[in-house]
Amino acid sequence: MIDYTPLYAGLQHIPELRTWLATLPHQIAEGLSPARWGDLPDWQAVLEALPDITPSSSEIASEVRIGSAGDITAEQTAQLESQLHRLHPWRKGPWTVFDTFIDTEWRSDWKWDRVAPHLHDLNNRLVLDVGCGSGYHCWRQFGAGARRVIGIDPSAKFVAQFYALKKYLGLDKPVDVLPLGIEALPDNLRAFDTTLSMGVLYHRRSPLDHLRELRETLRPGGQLLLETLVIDGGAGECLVPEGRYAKMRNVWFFPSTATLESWLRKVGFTDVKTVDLDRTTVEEQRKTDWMRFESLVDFLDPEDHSKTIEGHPAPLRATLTATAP
Ligand SMILES: Nc1ncnc2c1ncn2[C@@H]1O[C@H](C[S@+](CC[C@H]([NH3+])C(=O)[O-])CC(=O)[O-])[C@@H](O)[C@H]1O
Repeated sequence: MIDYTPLYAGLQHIPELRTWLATLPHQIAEGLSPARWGDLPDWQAVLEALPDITPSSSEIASEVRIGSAGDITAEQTAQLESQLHRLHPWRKGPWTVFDTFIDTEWRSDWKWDRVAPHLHDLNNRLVLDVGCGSGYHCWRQFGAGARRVIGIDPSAKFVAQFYALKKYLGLDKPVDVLPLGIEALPDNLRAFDTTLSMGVLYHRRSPLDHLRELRETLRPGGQLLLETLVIDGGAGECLVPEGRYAKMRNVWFFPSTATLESWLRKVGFTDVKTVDLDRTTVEEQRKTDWMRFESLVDFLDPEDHSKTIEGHPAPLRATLTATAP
């Protein structure tokens, strides 16, 4: 469905990643297997039916904007929109694609504006984005100068969304999204200059193992940027909801920032800092034409937005940075 040969050719030139090539094609085939994803043939059909259009120019540094309205006919716009809608729900963005604005559930650009000032200069860096979804932030990382960006996400639909848009952003660009979870990465890669894990830790049953796996992706001195849901509270405090949190089932640990900082130090990171704290608003995460399911407003107590519908503290997201040993 997706041609990863340019990625494989690129990885040949990165000694720390070259050995991964022995297993990676097989892992990708498994991650995109129709046995696992029954709708995969539909997504493949979308990728094949997208109209061929060459954008006059694109922007990825300040936003993601592909081409302009003048590059496309009305008929092609209709074709493009109907195909992209078949990849619903579009969660992370927004994306301007010629004459079409993909108004995603999340204003991922707002998150980028919060985290980007805390990243070491990405110029010429090798970057890993763990749990990157459809790769919105991968493009922004590349726009900030990264030499290559690898995003990983186990959801094949998000991978299909990424390659639908990469068709127009440039199939030759060293930015890829692989259909893998972090547990699929080889141990002790020690390859990346910068690793980001945003919105993933609370989905991991063993958060300290997640932090250790993140550490192992980084070269000594490399930077981790970790963003996750936290609670207000002191050292040692952590919420482990017995049932759902904001209607999400697969959630485990919501530490205080002091607890999270201590976990990072415990697995060997240094220079651990909490650099941002932000309460998610219903303006940042909401239902749109491109994401028609429930969204944050439906996950909060209708009488009191400081609580989730289950009575837990409403989503508070912390960004931390740390250096790998
Ligand atoms: N084991 C795993 N390994 C890697 N990814 C995983 C795993 N399990 C789930 N995911 C993926 O992690 C992503 C979490 S969303 C954050 C997106 C982006 N980072 C954002 O910050 O906007 C959460 C949010 O909405 O904040 C999803 O795309 C999952 O498929």
